[in-house]
Amino acid sequence: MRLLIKPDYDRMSVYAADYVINRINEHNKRYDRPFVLGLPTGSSPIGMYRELVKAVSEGRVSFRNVVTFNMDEYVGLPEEHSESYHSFMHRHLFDHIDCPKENIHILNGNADDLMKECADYEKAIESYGGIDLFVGGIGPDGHIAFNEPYSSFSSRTRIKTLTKDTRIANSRFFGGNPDDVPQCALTVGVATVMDAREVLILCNGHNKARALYAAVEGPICQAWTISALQNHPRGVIVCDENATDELKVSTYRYFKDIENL
Ligand SMILES: N[C@@H]1[C@@H](O)[C@H](O)[C@@H](COP(=O)(O)O)O[C@@H]1O
Repeated sequence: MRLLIKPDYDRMSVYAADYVINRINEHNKRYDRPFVLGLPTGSSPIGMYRELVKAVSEGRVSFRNVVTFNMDEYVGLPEEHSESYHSFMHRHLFDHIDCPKENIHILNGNADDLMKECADYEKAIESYGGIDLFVGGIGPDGHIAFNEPYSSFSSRTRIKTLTKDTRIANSRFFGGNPDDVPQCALTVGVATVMDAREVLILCNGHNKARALYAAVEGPICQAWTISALQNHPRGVIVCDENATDELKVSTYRYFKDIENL
C-alpha cells in the first residue's frame, strides 16, 4: 500500500485528479477498449471532481472513452432528490464533462427487483473486463462504499442496511435528522472494489483519523472494511495532514520519506 500525505484538502484533490487523468491518458495511448473507472460520492471527492471538470474544459483529459461505475446509491430515494447519488454525480461531474450518457452506470435504488439490479451491475462490470481504477472514500467507521463494519470481504453488489453511525454522519445532507437518511442502500461489495486493477482512496479531515489508522496500521479485519486494501497489490491512499493524527510518528515519517525519494 502507498500512503501519500498532502498538506491540505485542495492539494489532496489535485493529486487525486491528476492521478485519474494520467491513468486515462496512458490507457488511451495503449488500448482501444474504454478505461473503466469506479467512482465515489461524499464530500471527500468533491474537490477531485472540481479539478477533473477543469481538466476537461482545458483539454487535458477527455471522458469520451471512459466507462464509469458508481459505488452505491440509497434505496427508495427518488433519483431527482437532491441528495440521491444520481443527483450528486450529475451536479459535481457528469453534467460538466464529455462522458457519453450510455457509459455512465449508477445503481438504481428504486428498481422493482433490487437483487436483480445488483446482480446485473456485477455482470455489467464484468462485461467491460472489470474496473481499471476504483476511486473511493472512507466513512468515519472505516467503511468503503456502503460496506458497513462486518461486511464480508468476499461481498458483491447487494443491499445493505446502514448503521446508526453512517445515518448520523450522512444526516448533514438531510437537514440534520438521521431518521431522514434512508435506511438501506445498494452498494458494490468489498470484493467488487478489491477486484479492480487499482484502488485509490481519498481520506481527509480529523474525523477520518481513526479510519486511516485502521486502514494503514490496524489488523486486516471486517470491523474496518477499508483494511481489506492492505491485501490489494495496487492500493493507494491519498490523505491530508489532519487525517494522519492517529498514525504512529514512525509510520507518518516512513511514508513521507519514501514520497520524497
Ligand atoms: N457511501 C458513502 C461512502 O462511499 C463515502 O466514502 C462515505 C464518506 O463520505 P464523506 O466523503 O462525505 O466523508 O460516505 C458515504 O457513506
